Amino acid sequence: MTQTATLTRSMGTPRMASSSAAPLKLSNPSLWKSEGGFLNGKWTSGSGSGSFKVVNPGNGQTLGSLPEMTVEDTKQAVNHAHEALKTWRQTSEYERAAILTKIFQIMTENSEDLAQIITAENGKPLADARGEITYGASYFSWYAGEAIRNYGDVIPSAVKGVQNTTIKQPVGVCAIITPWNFPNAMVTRKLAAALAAGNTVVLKAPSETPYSVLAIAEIARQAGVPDGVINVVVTEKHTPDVGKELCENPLVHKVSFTGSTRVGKILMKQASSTLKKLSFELGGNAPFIVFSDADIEKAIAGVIACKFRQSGQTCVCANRVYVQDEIYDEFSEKLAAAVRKFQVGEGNKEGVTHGPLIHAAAVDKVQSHVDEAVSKGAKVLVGGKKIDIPGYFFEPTVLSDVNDCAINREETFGPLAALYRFKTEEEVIRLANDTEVGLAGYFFTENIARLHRVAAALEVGMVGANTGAISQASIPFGGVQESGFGREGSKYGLQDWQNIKLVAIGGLN
Ligand SMILES: NC(=O)c1ccc[n+]([C@@H]2O[C@H](COP(=O)([O-])OP(=O)(O)OC[C@H]3O[C@@H](n4cnc5c(N)ncnc54)[C@H](O)[C@@H]3O)[C@@H](O)[C@H]2O)c1
Ligand SMILES: O=CCCC(=O)O
Repeated sequence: MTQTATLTRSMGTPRMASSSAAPLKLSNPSLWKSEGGFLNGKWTSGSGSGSFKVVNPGNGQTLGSLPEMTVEDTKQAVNHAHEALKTWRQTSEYERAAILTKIFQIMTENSEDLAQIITAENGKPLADARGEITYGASYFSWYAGEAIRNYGDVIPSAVKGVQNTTIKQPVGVCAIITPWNFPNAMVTRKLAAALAAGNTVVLKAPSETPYSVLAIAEIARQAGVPDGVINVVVTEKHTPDVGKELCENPLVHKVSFTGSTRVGKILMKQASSTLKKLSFELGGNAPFIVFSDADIEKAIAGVIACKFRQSGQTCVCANRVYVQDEIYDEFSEKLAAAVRKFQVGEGNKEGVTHGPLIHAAAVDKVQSHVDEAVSKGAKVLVGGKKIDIPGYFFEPTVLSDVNDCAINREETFGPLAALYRFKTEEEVIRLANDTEVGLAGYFFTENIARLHRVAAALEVGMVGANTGAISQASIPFGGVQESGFGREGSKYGLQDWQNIKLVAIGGLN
């Protein structure tokens, strides 16, 4: 691939944004966008100065650099979205469904390239990246279907001669802020619903994985999404200021955020100034309970799928694994043996099952959780140390006999399975719920009465009973308590992007 230096013009300031046109061997190089952000249908480096590097966490090398866009660019993006809303909101549900279907088709046709981009900037193994594209694209086909089932109501009236009806309308300009751990699917889960409902959007891409977001914008452009309906701002340095602008700009009517609880709290405060509609998908601290009546082999497969997905960097990953006394020793030995078989390495290498963490700070956090737990009596059954090779790697780790420590309270967001011993159902429900967050919870049991009891008792938004994998477009994804609010995906997801309007029609008698 040839190196190019692209002259981009934005807001009157010509600037050199120098990066490789496509450092990956993509079949469709048009999906590698190196100019910068996307405003009103045009690629732009924005009005700022300087650039930020995007690093491949699997080898520590710079993948590319993108220009730092600014608050001024964000204001422009909002203005474009506001203008575009006037016509986009008037399109019919059938027209929007056709465009979403087209996006689904183009994403599917380009799935291998999109997966390569994810693996390069996020590090996950290619097989997982391919799975993410299938999952991410499925939100477009799902919401193409939901768009054309955008029913209103006719509501019985207490007053003669009045008919109460409701219609559902777009919220308006929506800000979308997403994390790096699922660079594609965290965007599509929001974007597909936003567009289906007739909104226009400004996306603030994560600085770790912006290329996946830019590729989605390019695909949407190719699918016929009109200029200004989708705008993308890229920045690292100005992230807090850009976030503040999105939360405070009066032309923005909704902020949809996926990320940490810490940042969610900042955004909620900022958005209170203009009372925006909010949907927050925040951090978790999922309990994973294995009762002595569980099928142990299935429970081990479940915990591996759940805990070690994306090397533990998934919001719905198990963080605390509670195993009942009678099966504890057998379970922990078998889990450790299974984890020893993982192949850790760069995501694009054949045979690799688990990739790197996103950056050095993530590795340090896992190490600190391990060290603290060990200092309080935990035993390392496998792993326990960072791996000293280029990139950001940590050994897949299983700790047994974990006591009260930071893991109980904070998500590790890394490949660390912390095993706790429990005796009774009552005790484990109390331990599982002893946290401020409530995103997902899992348990394995072959007892049907217990299955219903425990599912009802866990204080979370999503329960996996006898499964460690819950995510798909058709389910209502979201949490309770400090894991946020709102639901994405499913038949409920569209309404988070809509206002319900009453139309009471009088004089009918
Ligand atoms: N509930 C869910 O669906 C879900 C899904 C994925 C990740 N997460 C959570 O996300 C976290 C990991 O992702 P992360 O480290 O990228 O989270 P993060 O909160 O640091 O960042 C998320 C996004 O917010 C941006 N951001 C950071 N500070 C900001 C600010 N002051 N104003 C505006 N935007 C800001 C980042 O650039 C990124 O785009 C974990 O806590 C994980 O559980 C939750
Ligand atoms: O990281 C959180 C989201 C992953 C998922 O949608 O399953």
